[in-house]
Amino acid sequence: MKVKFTKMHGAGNDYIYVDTLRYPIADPRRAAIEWSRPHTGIGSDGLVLIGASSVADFSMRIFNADGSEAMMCGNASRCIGKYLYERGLTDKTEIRLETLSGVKTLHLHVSPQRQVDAVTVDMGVPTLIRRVELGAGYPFGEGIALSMGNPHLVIFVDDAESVDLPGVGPLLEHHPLFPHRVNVEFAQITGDAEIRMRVWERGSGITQACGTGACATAVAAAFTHRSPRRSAVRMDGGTLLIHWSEADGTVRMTGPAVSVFDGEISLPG
Ligand SMILES: N[C@H](CCC[C@H](N)C(=O)O)C(=O)O
Repeated sequence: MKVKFTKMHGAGNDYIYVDTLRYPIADPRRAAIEWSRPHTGIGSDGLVLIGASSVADFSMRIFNADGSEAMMCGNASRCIGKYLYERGLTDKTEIRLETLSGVKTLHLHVSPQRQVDAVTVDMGVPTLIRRVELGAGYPFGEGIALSMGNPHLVIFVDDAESVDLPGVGPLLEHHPLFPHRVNVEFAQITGDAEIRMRVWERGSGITQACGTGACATAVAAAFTHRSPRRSAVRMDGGTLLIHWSEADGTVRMTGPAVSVFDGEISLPG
């Protein structure tokens, strides 16, 4: 059976998107693994399933390239907003999206030509913000851990470019402090409200950007008084604007969403 998909990216963090209202995926874990492969598959950071919801307008599920399912994906949520509006699945410019870490609200920025090139997402309230000691045997002494619905470890460094991501990423992704593994961000303060960040994602490795990771980075920087509560997080694939609201504690993330191509592929097996 052939499945139609759309390849999209948010600041270079690229996923395969399938509308499961039309193309149900029985084994998304296996599909994510096989389709994410660069040479024998489509090539992506993972697989995103768009579906129905009984509590919101639509739902999303996100599977990393290793097949692990995540609670939330910031870059994908913006792309879903673009997908739903531009393909006529909704005419709303404020969309409620059910995720495994609760219902998120997408605010679409629509051009006069009815194109959605940017979206602001209410990412919810960060929780479990804490300083952690990484202990002996690790290349860094401490970091700020927190949850954006999914787990993050933010490590502040003097020079983000010099971090050996392939060398230290896997080690920290599997740190015993995080029984479900963790997404690891390396952050360098580059200005009053500017942060350079590189990421090793749980289940996908190095990605060009991480939406929840950018939120975690901005929150950790504000929490440690390294930056104000509004900041720009510059990653390899692009920059996201983050605001950790003083009023209600919600994190709002604004950034791009790009549709690359449509295709079709056979289900695995
Ligand atoms: N690797 C993440 C899921 C994708 C999150 C990221 N791509 C984003 O944009 O938030 C995890 O396992 O929690």
